[in-house]
Formats: sequence, C-alpha cells, structure tokens
Amino acid sequence: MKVYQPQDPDIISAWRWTDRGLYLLDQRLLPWKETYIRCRTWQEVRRAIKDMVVRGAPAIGITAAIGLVLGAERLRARTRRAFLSGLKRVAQGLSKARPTAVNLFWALERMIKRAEAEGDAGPQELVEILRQEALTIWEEDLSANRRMGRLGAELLPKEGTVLTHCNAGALATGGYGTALGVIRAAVEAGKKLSVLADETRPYLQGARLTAWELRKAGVPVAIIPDAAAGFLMARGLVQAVIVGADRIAANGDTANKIGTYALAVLAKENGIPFYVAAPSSTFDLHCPSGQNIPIEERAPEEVLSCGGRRVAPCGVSAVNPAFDVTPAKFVTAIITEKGLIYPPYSENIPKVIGSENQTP
Ligand SMILES: CSC[C@H]1O[C@H](OP(=O)(O)O)[C@H](O)[C@@H]1O
Repeated sequence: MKVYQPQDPDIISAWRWTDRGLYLLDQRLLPWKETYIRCRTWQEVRRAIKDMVVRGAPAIGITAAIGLVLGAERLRARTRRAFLSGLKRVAQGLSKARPTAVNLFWALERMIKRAEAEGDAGPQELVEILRQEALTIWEEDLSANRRMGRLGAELLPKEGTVLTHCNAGALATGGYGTALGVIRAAVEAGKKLSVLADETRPYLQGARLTAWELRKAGVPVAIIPDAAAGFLMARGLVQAVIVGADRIAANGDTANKIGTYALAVLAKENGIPFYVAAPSSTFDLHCPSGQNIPIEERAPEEVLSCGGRRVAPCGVSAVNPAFDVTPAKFVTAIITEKGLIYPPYSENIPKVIGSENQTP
C-alpha cells in the first residue's frame, strides 16, 4: 500500500492518504472517538467537507486538492483535452462543498493551473502530477504553519493567558496549526502560557478539538462558555487573543468562525491585542472588503441541539451563520508565513503577500 504524506514527523494529521483512498479523521466525534471515514470518490470528499467531517480553511483546501486527485484517477479520458475538461467538472463539484474558506477555491484553482501548465502530459501522467501537487500543497501548508508559529510567537507575552476561538490547530490545517501553531511555538520556545478556549457553539470546535489538541501537546487549557470571554477580559485575565481565519479581504477585514467579531470588539474595548494567524492561501485579494465575503449559513438543527441531543423546544426556529466578519480596525496584526502585517492593511497586505495569490 502506498502512503502519501509529508516528511514532517510530529504532526497531528486530520487524514491518512493512501492508494486505497483518503481516510478522514471524523472530527465530529472527537474527542470521544478517533474514527476515520474512507473516501474513494471526489463526491465522498465533497460530502465530508460539507458535513464537517474535516473542517478548517487550510485543511479544507488540502482535502479538496486530494479529492480532485481521487476524481482524476477515475476519469476515463483518452485525450488530454477530455481529461482537462473532466477535471474542471470535478473541481466545479468540489467547489460547492462550503462557500467561505477561500483555501478551497485557491487549492482547486492551483491544481487546475498545474495540470494545464503541463502542455504535453497525457491523462496518466497528469494524474501523477496532480498527486504530487496535492502533496506539495499539504507540505507547503505545514511549513507555513511552522514559520507562522515562529514569527507569531514573538508577539505573545513571556507568560500569561491567551484566549482563542474555534479550532485553528493541526486539525484545521496541514498538521501544526495557525493560531494554535503560534501558541505551540511560543510554548516550545519556553513561554509560560495557558490558554482559554472558547467552547465555540454550535459545533464546539473549541471544547472538543482545541482542548483535545492542547491537552495532547501538554499546553494548559481551560474551556470557557463563548459568553464568558468579555467578562474574563474585563477582569484582566486575558493578555492576548489569537484566532485563525477563513478568508481575509484586501483591506484586512477577516472572516472567521461566528463569535470572532464580538471577541475583537471586546479585546479592543479592554486594550488587549487581537491577532489573526493565517497563511497567504487564506487571503482573497479579489475581495475588496469583508462585505464581499460569502458567509455560510448552516442548518438550524445544529443550533437546536448540543452534543447530539435536542435542547430547544419543538416548533422553534434557529439562525446559524457559521462565520462573521471582523473589520480590520479591530485587528492588531495579521501573522502570515511571509511576515507580520500591520495596519494600514490595504497598503501592507500586498507588500507582504504580493498580488499573485489571486483567487478565481
Ligand atoms: C485554521 S483556519 C480554521 C478556521 O476554520 C474554522 O471554521 P470551520 O470549523 O467551520 O471550518 C474556524 O473559522 C477557524 O478559525
């Protein structure tokens, strides 16, 4: 059996990719069960992303790239032209999985461009080229995580408490984390940090995934109700806030898990630095501002229940936006693998990120 994975040894990977398919760690069941769901077709990958078996912007991008390879392997195209047109149909199908994380579209676009760039390659050769490209996207995300960690760790206090929201860790990325990667790197560098993890209703990424990751890493972590963050900040119990991102607009407005915007306003109100950690693949320079970022609306049932049990009375509806947008004015700095970005973001984002990672 062939296994496709980066050389980086000590990562928590959200999947196992082999020549028998893509095995996704079912994040809906963590921390109680560590079970994998096997995907052999691109349609199964799309379903897994949509159902949040795997989630987190960079992880969604990498998973979609692997899903495209699974689709390419099953294309019965005899010519390059037929192969590329089939490949674009698969990419189109995968792009429907979830709308907000720009990494999904960025990864698919990069894979298609890679195939198109190989002018003479036939279908079989293109499958191997795409397999290598998906692996490269995974490896690049991992090294971006580690570089972001090193750069961002400098911003965190030598000791104190850092508050984070949702899960921007190894499970949401290639295996080390963005916001949690910065915390990991700071602790590995000797900083004495503890973490307050917002539980992050309704999917509970914080209570279930961030707590699971940090406990495995030996980082002190306490879970708090989402509504407690402001009180704890006002009591001087938080020295920094750090979160991930799903899409960052050209002016620095940032889409992230629902509840992030409120955290950013509370941090500003209490004079606490608010950092966003995200790789360059999460920037969408086509989006002039946060107004242009599509916000996913998920099923009301996710709000009407908790831990698999219904909590609301029958006959009651629910509103379930999965993300919100934090205006750039509330963001102290954006930590990327290409450098730290400070306001004015419209001016400084292109200087650091460049203009090449335009999404479709
Ligand atoms: C490292 S990006 C993680 C990012 O993705 C999460 O959303 P979801 O769990 O719905 O995919 C959340 O916004 C995190 O900040």
